[in-house]
Amino acid sequence: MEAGGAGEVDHLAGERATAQFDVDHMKVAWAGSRHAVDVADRMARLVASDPVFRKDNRTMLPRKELFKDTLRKAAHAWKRIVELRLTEEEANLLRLYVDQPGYVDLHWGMFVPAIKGQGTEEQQKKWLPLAYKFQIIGCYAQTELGHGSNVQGLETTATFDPKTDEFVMHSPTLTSSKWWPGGLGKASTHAVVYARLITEGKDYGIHGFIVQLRSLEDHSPLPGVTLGDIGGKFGSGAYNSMDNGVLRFDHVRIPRDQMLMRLSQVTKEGKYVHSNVPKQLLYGTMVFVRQTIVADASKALSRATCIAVRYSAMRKQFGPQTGGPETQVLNYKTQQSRLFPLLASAYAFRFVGEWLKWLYTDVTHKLEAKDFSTLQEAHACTAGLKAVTTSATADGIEECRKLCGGHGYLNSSGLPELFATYVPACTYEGDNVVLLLQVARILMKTVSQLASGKQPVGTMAYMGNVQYLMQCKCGVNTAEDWLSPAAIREVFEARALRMAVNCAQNINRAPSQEEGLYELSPDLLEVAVAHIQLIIVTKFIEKVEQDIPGEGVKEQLRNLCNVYALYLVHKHLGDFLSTGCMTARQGALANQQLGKLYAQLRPNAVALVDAFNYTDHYLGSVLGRYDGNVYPALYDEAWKDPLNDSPVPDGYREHLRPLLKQQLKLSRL
Ligand SMILES: CC/C=C\C/C=C\C/C=C\C/C=C\C=C\C(=O)SCCNC(=O)CCNC(=O)[C@H](O)C(C)(C)COP(=O)(O)OP(=O)(O)OC[C@H]1O[C@@H](n2cnc3c(N)ncnc32)[C@H](O)[C@@H]1OP(=O)(O)O
Ligand SMILES: Cc1cc2nc3c(=O)[nH]c(=O)nc-3n(C[C@H](O)[C@H](O)[C@H](O)COP(=O)(O)OP(=O)(O)OC[C@H]3O[C@@H](n4cnc5c(N)ncnc54)[C@H](O)[C@@H]3O)c2cc1C
Repeated sequence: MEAGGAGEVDHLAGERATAQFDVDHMKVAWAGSRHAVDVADRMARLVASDPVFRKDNRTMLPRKELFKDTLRKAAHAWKRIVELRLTEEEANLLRLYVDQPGYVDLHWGMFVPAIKGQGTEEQQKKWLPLAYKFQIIGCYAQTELGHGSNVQGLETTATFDPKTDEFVMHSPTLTSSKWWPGGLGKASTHAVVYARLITEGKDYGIHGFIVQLRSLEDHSPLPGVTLGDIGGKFGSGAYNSMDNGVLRFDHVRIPRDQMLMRLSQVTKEGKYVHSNVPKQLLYGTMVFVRQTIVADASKALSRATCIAVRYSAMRKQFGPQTGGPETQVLNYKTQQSRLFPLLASAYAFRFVGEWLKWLYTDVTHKLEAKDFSTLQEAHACTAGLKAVTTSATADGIEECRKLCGGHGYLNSSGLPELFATYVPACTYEGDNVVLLLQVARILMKTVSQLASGKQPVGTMAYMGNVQYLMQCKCGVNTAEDWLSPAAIREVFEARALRMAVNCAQNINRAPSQEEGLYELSPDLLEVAVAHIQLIIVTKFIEKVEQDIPGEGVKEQLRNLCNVYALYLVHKHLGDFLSTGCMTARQGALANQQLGKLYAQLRPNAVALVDAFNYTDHYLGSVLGRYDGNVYPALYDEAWKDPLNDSPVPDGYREHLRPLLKQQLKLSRL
């Protein structure tokens, strides 16, 4: 059943009637524009109405069948994209709503962007049309068995042979085996492979190469190429639809022009030439994908909260001591204090993701004009926001599972699979700890430059206000004072800066900078988190300050923004107190205000998740059904399990019957 379909009984109608805002306009605020709502709606319904895209049986499929099902869906999606002449925007949305991780994600999400970002115009002309028409399938082969985070430590070699004008790709050790790339195991014909470039006997470090892996005739691995899947992964269904792979090269030769040569080149004679650009541009594809991962965090968290809010509104437990109907669990203050901050976070991540997309586009234009000044800002924001939003989302999905009680643990709730599919986001595209340490290093550098009068820019500009922020006192006197965006912004800025400065001072006391960074790395993580949370809060405040049409929409977003900010104050109160940014009393007032905000949010909760405009197909959850008619659906779903195919289970004759007979004999003794 789909959102708002005709002829349904809406068990959540009462909840929808209490909304104090125009849901249709909130859909626009969430999606970004009326056009975005319409096109997403069209694509979601197209997928939901196509039986090939059915996914309710996914967690019951053995891996081989699941993988074949993924191939079938990908091929069918492509067929529909071509038949319907979908635009790039429509095609991306269609793939999103198919909602099954597979090789196409890496083909479009990493292989194509790597060639676009690191290939010369000539290379793009040659390879992109093949990729766009799916005449080749590509993946992104960077991580190895021995090294993932430490990219400079990769071991695969690409040694130039001037005699044949070729590179020789080789995996010299077991640990140099490529390990993890999605789509590599079974589907890809090509890969962008990252390897150490060796020419004229010198190692020039990591570079990208386009390598054909499989025959375009019969898909068998090419000579010298060993390929396979790395095995089953966490959870049922989930990321097991993806063929994460292993790859080894035994002296495989590729033409010289398959080195991605936009940033550096090797001449026919074997001379290495590096263009006058920062080396870090090699990491450009990762920066691009980290930015998309932030947008995806809001999608995953909004799905989980949509399920938990709708279910909490229909689920009833206990009741007043005086008798009468049982209480909707959503009315319990504890349920609200666990769930509403997650709902607010989903909105916060949506808006910061929107801003990050803008930043990424802006930086890309600057890079094209050879202005590299904002590269560090792009790295810090994408790395930090990727880390903070994915960690909070993974934790949030698990919390939503618990918020749904026992039924949340059933696969049919959709939450176990959502969690299992989502949780590797904390690891891929950069382990979150490793990424936060990158942010912290940049913050430490910025603090050290303050003394020389260098003014920080972009999201670090607030650090330039060091004199004021190091000594300012929070002016909050009443709970309502916490509704002031200026007050919120100031305490978040003061907390982030004071933590950074304190940490920098502690590092300076260490025998060396390196030792200090090493010893204080747990503190550095917290410094980075404080800075990134400031960015999220600031971008939410800025969003709410914009013109937002629709009755009550702005008010709801303001509430959500305040919930997000004050929830963080409550959660990290230790930071705010220990840095002297506020008093314990002000902390208590923040919590008091938070309780009031939850009460204001309560009548709007179901409508706020309706604004995500998700179909029941995309949600994939019996508990999150739009109509709230959960119990019959749960009951029906149970009977679909293959274990219920027969009333007497397989194995009864061999293992249950003899046992039961033996007990019978014993009892007769
Ligand atoms: C699939 C896509 C489709 C849709 C997306 C949606 C969902 C995703 C779905 C599935 C996931 C599928 C695929 C997953 C793919 C992968 O995981 S690919 C592999 C990703 N690997 C990593 O992320 C590795 C993490 N490691 C690194 O990034 C780096 O090695 C490092 C940790 C940053 C350290 O690098 P290095 O040792 O070289 O650097 P430092 O010495 O620490 O720093 C040197 C200077 O460079 C600056 N720097 C570092 N990185 C960047 C960057 N990316 N951009 C710009 N600048 C960078 C750093 O700040 C230092 O600067 P300096 O101090 O001024 O010298
Ligand atoms: C589902 C999935 C899909 C993937 N897809 C791809 C793909 O398509 N292509 C590809 O190339 N790769 C892919 N990867 C690999 C992924 O990018 C790496 O796993 C990731 O970058 C983490 O690296 P690692 O595995 O080496 O972790 P490690 O670095 O070994 O991390 C292990 C632990 O060490 C800690 N640690 C590491 N370094 C430091 C440090 N300097 N300071 C403090 N702590 C540290 C980490 O925090 C972590 O706790 C994928 C991974 C997964 C799980």
